[in-house]
Amino acid sequence: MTKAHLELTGVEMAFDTPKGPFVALDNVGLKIKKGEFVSLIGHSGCGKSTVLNIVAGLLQATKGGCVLDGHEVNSPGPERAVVFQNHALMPWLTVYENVELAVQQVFRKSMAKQERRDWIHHNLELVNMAHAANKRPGEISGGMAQRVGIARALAMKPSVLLMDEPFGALDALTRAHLQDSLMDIQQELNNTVIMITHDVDEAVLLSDRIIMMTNGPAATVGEDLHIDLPRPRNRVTLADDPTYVHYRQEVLKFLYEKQRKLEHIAPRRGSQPAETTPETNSAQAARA
Ligand SMILES: Nc1ncnc2c1ncn2[C@@H]1O[C@H](COP(=O)(O)OP(=O)(O)OP(=O)(O)O)[C@@H](O)[C@H]1O
Repeated sequence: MTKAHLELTGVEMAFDTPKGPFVALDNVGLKIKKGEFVSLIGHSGCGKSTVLNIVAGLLQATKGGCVLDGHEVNSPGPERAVVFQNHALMPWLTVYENVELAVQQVFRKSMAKQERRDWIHHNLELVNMAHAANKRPGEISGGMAQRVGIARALAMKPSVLLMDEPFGALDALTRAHLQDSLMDIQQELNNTVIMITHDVDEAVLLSDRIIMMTNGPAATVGEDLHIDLPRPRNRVTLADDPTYVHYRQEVLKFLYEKQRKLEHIAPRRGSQPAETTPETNSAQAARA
């Protein structure tokens, strides 16, 4: 068997709270191969960001831990780039300078000045943002800023790309465009990707595996679904593909039958049930 590129073993995460320790994660185990695209899905508050932050080295597990290429992860590192939902660009720097900042941090010693310049442009071109290199974040749209965030992460040549709902705040068309770009880039670079999403279609379309997490507290890996669909993937043709539909249903079943959030389903006094019903719009139901 090939050695795991990234491995989480027996991860427990307990947060100190005024009411005592709150166990968010319990015994989370996960082995990820180099170049795998893995999505984490689960109801709000189940611990997805906590898992990602442990892999990023931003949080230290209470028990167990994360090993990347044989080295224990206990602090952030440039080989694990993080893309957040709100892209977190420096507002006073141009698009070019935002990417430059990351490139300087990683390659100041190993790349000559001109080589760094070309590399920054190459990454902006990858996400179709070279034309806006001299603009500031306030002068570009949310989708464009998110593309810069992705370029900045990729420019660090990370072996692992960690994405926390990277497209969550975008409109549907921009999201679809960025999902397609991400699939192309990942095919080309073979980065390992761990992405948190609430969108079932996004998870099935992009992933090699979908890790479905149980509800917290003490959340863990509930199911590990392998998405065996050939690449490159096309969202239009896949929409009617029986295998795609099957995977989609497996995830929906997990979220809405096996891990149904009871407090969302119980009708509140004097109000309608808050949970979606089978009659509701399927696009709505697909947003966990
Ligand atoms: N620093 C903290 N102190 C106390 N509790 C925390 C802390 N960080 C997270 N938690 C709790 O741990 C649980 C998991 O949080 P986490 O943010 O990982 O969930 P999530 O699945 O990413 O949620 P969402 O989908 O809403 O972003 C939640 O109950 C949260 O309230």
